[in-house]
Amino acid sequence: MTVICWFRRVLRLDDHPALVAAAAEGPVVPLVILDPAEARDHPASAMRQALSLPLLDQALQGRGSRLIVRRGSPAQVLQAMARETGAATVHASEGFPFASDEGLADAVAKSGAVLHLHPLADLVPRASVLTGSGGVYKVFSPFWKALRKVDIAPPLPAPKLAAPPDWPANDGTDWPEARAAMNHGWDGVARHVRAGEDETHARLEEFLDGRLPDYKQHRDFPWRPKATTGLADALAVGEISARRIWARLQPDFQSGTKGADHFLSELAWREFARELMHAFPRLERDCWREEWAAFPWKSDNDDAEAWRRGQTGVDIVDAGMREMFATGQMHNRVRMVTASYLTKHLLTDWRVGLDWFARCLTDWDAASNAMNWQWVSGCGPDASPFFRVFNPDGQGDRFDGGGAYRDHWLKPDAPGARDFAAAAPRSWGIDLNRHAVRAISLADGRARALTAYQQLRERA
Ligand SMILES: Cc1cc2nc3c(=O)[nH]c(=O)nc-3n(C[C@H](O)[C@H](O)[C@H](O)COP(=O)(O)OP(=O)(O)OC[C@H]3O[C@@H](n4cnc5c(N)ncnc54)[C@H](O)[C@@H]3O)c2cc1C
Repeated sequence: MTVICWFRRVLRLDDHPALVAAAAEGPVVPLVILDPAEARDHPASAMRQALSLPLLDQALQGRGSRLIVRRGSPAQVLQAMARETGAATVHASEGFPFASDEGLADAVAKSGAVLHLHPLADLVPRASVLTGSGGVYKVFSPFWKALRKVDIAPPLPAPKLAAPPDWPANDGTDWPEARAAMNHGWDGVARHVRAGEDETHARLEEFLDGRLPDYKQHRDFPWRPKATTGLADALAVGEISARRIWARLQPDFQSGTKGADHFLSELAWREFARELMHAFPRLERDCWREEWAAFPWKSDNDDAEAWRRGQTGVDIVDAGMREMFATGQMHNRVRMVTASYLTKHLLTDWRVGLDWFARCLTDWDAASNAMNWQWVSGCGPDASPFFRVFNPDGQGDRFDGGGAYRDHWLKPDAPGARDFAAAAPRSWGIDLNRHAVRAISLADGRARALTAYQQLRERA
């Protein structure tokens, strides 16, 4: 009997537990649902998924199958698809950490079918790496130490797929709501995307072909070409599994190749974020440390708007914000600096920044985004201490010494600045020749942040 496999954010054939389970039951209808609400809240991430779909369809066709795409809310589409195909079973991955599964099983049951949810192929099942007393690790180092000792399950090979007797109707891979939400930024951002499962594996191989040994030394420099893998967007839309990357790195890890240990520890940060969010589902909205609820962060404000538009007058911050708007990506070091500037110098609530990143990043990942924002702003479990305020000018000089990164995004004739101006909405009135005036000096911003922190400590 026909079975539905809803791909969700697992846009691959390799190491796909839901697909393996579906294929073992009978002919599979591979399904993707384009949800207008998702496109509205996370347009760059939706766009990133949309770019992957034609390639997923190609890969399926290469195996005698094809991709069926439907637009609408997941519960309604699943119900309709189960009825149309007569499928008794729907297999899918769990929505965590991106989406809720609430109501889905009931919707499917109304069509007489059963929904089976499978865990994502992360390194470990959630809540399986715990402290001696059975709690979640709140500090990364001991978590990493424990994770290294665990046997990580091997990735699953892509299954053989049988086609159903009839294919249901297909809405096609265009996602108009995502296109509308991206406005005229779509084409510019799309130029920076390397989509598809094959392409992702090729990217990993390129990285392993000589760049791994320098990973630790080079990864903090935003203008170092290809110092990092650039795989976060592929992981976020599921073109590759963390388990597959882990398995591929094992020969280097076991033989002590320089860089391998550090690289896998970064992958472990992604896992750590998931553990934290699983234990504390409100990680995107509430401070992990309760006392921080009283911190006097400002809600959204004009300075935050200038931050979003890359118009703060602080070069490394503006460069980073422009990079993210024009390409859907931002270098990790620059993410830390821009986030620190917003939450400390501009004393603005970390959730204002989190929401903007969640709209603009092609690698948006609910858990990684939330953990890192809480880390930078000091309210997370294993957070950078609030009193360590990054000096953005100093960070720029240290990690972009020659200024090439900043010039690329700020000099009026530079390609990056022009791409940014082309992507920005007209209402922003971007004038590349105008250098914005800082809302507050770095010294005053730092002093204001530290005073607020001191008051919080006195109240606690
Ligand atoms: C404020 C802020 C927000 C962030 N938001 C996101 C987000 O929405 N999605 C996201 O994937 N990453 C996020 N990060 C983490 C990090 O910036 C990106 O994962 C990294 O830039 C990806 O580049 P890469 O793939 O070349 O990484 P590489 O250096 O090649 O690392 C390999 C993989 O390890 C993981 N990783 C590396 N660093 C981190 C980290 N600090 N936290 C979690 N995982 C990590 C990623 O999956 C990455 O692809 C955020 C960081 C900050 C400071």
